[in-house]
Amino acid sequence: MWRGSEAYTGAAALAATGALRAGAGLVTLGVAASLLSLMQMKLTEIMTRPLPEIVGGAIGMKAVPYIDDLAARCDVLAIGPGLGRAEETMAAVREVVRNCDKPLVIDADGLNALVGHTDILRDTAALAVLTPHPGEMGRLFGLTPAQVNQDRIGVARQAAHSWGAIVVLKGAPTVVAFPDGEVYVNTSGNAGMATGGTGDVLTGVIAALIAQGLSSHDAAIAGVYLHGLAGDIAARAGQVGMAAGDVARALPAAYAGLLEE
Ligand SMILES: NC(=O)C1=CN([C@@H]2O[C@H](COP(=O)(O)OP(=O)(O)OC[C@H]3O[C@@H](n4cnc5c(N)ncnc54)[C@H](OP(=O)(O)O)[C@@H]3O)[C@@H](O)[C@H]2O)[C@@H](O)CC1
Ligand SMILES: Nc1ncnc2c1ncn2[C@@H]1O[C@H](COP(=O)(O)OP(=O)(O)O)[C@@H](O)[C@H]1O
Repeated sequence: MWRGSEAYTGAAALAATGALRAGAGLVTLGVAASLLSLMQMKLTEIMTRPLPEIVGGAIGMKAVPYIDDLAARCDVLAIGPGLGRAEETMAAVREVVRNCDKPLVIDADGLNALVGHTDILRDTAALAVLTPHPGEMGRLFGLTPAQVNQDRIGVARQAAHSWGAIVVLKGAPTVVAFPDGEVYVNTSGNAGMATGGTGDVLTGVIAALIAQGLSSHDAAIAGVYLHGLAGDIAARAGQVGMAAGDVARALPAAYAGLLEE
């Protein structure tokens, strides 16, 4: 997992925690060197790896060999939550995606780095799961969030087909689309999940399922459902005031419930 900017340390922590709570054995967070102590204080069970930075906790091209090395030793690489949008960070994301031959999960600013560069997804050896919200999807596709929401299934399908990637278009309901036209509409989840950071948790969940041996195809479908189920369990205490951390904490119960079904 790789993150950067000092403005969004919560996003990285939530993605890493989502991975851990969805069953990942070992999670390593690549983090700008100046933010290392802070992240170590926040996350006891997550391993951290310092990365060279440009400024303000943002990561640039010098970090690429370190991330490539980490990726080579992992089952899956998740990129994006909390990275920030510095120009050099965006270029570094593209270089890592180009170099990667492991399954990828790309979210948030990782998606912003692909605006105008989605051809990379076809060139790389890695099969990518992209998890845009309607704002990110709109930026990638030249649409407004409202236009995306007018035809969620159609837009997700078209994106998956033209990018050669698995597309998880988040929202109510979340749509999972595949390059061959296959499409799933998720049934779990609730409005209490419309709060900052729940999408970051989902990134970790999908990555964790891939790490446990699911194909990217199955991990995208099951991960979205599991994440929504955890949201439904968290909502038993009330949807108002529900927070992303509550969804992450409910993941073990959701996972156990799924195994029983
Ligand atoms: N605790 C932390 O550290 C957290 C840090 N985070 C990190 O913050 C960074 C920036 O990410 P971000 O998603 O906040 O901003 P951005 O990409 O500009 O998107 C906003 C645009 O998209 C639209 N839009 C969004 N959702 C929509 C929807 N459901 N339906 C429709 N439209 C929707 C929205 O539209 P509007 O609401 O304005 O109409 C606006 O246009 C990123 O690194 C992320 O990881 C967050 O994960 C939170 C927790
Ligand atoms: N009404 C709803 N029903 C089901 N799921 C929802 C609802 N509202 C939001 N969600 C889910 O919450 C998550 C929000 O993620 P995202 O938009 O990326 O927010 P953030 O970037 O703040 O984490 C997505 O998985 C989305 O599907």
